[in-house]
Amino acid sequence: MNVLDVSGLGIRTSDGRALVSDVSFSVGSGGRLGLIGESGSGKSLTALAVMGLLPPGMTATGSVVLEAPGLPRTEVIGAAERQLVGLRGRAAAVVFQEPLTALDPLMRVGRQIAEPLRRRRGLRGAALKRAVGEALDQVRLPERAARAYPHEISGGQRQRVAIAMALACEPALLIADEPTTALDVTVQAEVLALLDSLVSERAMALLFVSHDLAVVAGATDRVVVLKDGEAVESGSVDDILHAPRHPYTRNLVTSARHLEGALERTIR
Ligand SMILES: Nc1ncnc2c1ncn2[C@@H]1O[C@H](COP(=O)(O)OP(=O)(O)OP(=O)(O)O)[C@@H](O)[C@H]1O
Repeated sequence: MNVLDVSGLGIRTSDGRALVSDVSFSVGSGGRLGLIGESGSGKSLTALAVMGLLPPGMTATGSVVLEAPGLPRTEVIGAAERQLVGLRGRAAAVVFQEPLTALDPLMRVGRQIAEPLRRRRGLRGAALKRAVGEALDQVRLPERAARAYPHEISGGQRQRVAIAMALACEPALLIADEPTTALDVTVQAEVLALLDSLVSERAMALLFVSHDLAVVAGATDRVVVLKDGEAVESGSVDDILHAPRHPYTRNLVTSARHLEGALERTIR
């Protein structure tokens, strides 16, 4: 079953400027798809369109269908906000680049994780407290992290909290939009490994958005390459890395290899 089917997606500004044109892809249950492209290529807007969260004034055309167990198959484009609220968190949830955008600076971490659990799963009292503890444990944070405010924990820990919140309603699809770009390199690797194991354990579908080919290649098995709002190439990670067809993809691969080569020379 496809959890997400995007077909002929177009996104325009209110003055008619096309930002994304005719983008199509799908992600099956347990599948992992990467959206890659340089800054401004339309990756984030595509991810936001999937959630029905485009900025005001922008319009989407084409089709974005979400289908998750226990929920009605829904065409997101043109859906009423009421319908989308029911889907967000459960059919699909997002982890953004900057965890602070997802977190309330004035609320303790535990309460923030409790909120979706209370609202969507109807948990209260001791059951809610237990579920918060479990959610923290799943993202490898100690139970005492529940009492911290976001500014009292590190960037990597904050991203773990954002992941715990995204997973609280057991979404069928997790969208990770540059989830490690704001983190130190060593912390990046830990958060990527955590995402990898959580997605596998829950057989979730993953849509992973990044400008970093090496990161996308490690996190996904299929890739769509975006350039100026258009999909210029798509295929398995293996094909994209070893036999890129489009000159833009070849450039991405060459730059990633140069960087890798430079790093190896530095380490030696
Ligand atoms: N709110 C907005 N109003 C007008 N144009 C926008 C808005 N948000 C994004 N854009 C434009 O849409 C295009 C695609 O943006 P998008 O954020 O999807 O790119 P991206 O590939 O995710 O890049 P980045 O990695 O830098 O976020 C860019 O040209 C951007 O300037």
